[in-house]
Amino acid sequence: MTSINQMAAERTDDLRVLRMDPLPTPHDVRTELPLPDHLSERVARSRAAVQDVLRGDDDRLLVVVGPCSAHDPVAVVDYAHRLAETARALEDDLVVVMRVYFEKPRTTTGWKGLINDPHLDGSYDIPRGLRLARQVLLDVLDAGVPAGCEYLEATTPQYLADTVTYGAIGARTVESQVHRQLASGVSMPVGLKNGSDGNIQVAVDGCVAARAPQTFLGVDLSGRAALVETAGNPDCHVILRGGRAAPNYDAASVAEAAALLARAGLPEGVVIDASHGNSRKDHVRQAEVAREIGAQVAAGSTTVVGVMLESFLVEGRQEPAPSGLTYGQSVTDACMSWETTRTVLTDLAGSVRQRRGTR
Ligand SMILES: O=C[C@H](O)[C@H](O)COP(=O)(O)O
Ligand SMILES: C=C(OP(=O)(O)O)C(=O)O
Repeated sequence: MTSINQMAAERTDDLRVLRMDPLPTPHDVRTELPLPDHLSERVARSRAAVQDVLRGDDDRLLVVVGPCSAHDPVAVVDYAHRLAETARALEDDLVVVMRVYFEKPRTTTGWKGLINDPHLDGSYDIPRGLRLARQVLLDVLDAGVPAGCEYLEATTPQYLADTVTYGAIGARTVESQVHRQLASGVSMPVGLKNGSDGNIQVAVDGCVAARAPQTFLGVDLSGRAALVETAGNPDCHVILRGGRAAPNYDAASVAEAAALLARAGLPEGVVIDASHGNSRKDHVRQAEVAREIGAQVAAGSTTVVGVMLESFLVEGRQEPAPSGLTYGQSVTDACMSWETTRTVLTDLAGSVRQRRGTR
């Protein structure tokens, strides 16, 4: 590439690129860290269970719960073991997927997650981050709980997606064609969040685009640029996460979302995120929001098909740092403690049983 540049009279590119190193290919990373048969069966089974809930063929509630970001593999897998035990106890009422988020979209700047900066020190060891992320997903699955990830970089699904049960497109990227195309091709259900300003229509539009077949530029497993043609993803749905000005977990907002979905010819089921704009990032408020969502379910709402919760071992948050961190506490948004989470999950399971009684 440099030689092409040198032939030009005036250098016109790479004026601001300081570094460009090749990464291991998706094939390399998948070969080093293969998904064993017993875990691929777990992924397939859990995806089918989530699909059934989204399609109204299973009356349980989907719960996507776990840390805002996975910064410490040991604490994440510790959490996964605890969650697996609780999920088994509540499996008649809840389909539990653990949030295992490695890519953080930032409002401006900040730590962008374990893949981007696995040592949390600005060294941006992305090859290590990709391997670590895949290892964590395998360990979480092995602990007995399926995983959900937000997709941010267009190339990361090739490294990880075979291990993932639930995907999310965030509020900052839901209007991006690149992310909608990505959602149209991945093999698991994908939730698209309303915009960070609270606009629900952009998430509905995202679902329409991601449910449609798409053709676009991507990379293949060998890392080569590739023409990608997708079939469209019928399990794309809206996640209500509130907005800067107001929350949208209340029954009126849920009805508004259902009406927008119906107008677009889409199923009316929505997942509600109890965190972010719905809790104003206050983890104490998040448990209250979850209770109010549970009340809608208990009263018979079938539009609410799932809940998202931000939870870790220790409540609150801390600033990211390479060392000296409190074990099991979030380095991005504030999370509920494990103890509070167990209570919230038990209460949500009770709401599902009450909903059955209303039918
Ligand atoms: O979920 C995490 C955060 O809400 C998201 O990454 C944005 O965070 P920021 O506003 O602190 O950058
Ligand atoms: C970044 C997230 O949420 P949102 O896109 O709703 O801000 C998240 O769920 O981690």
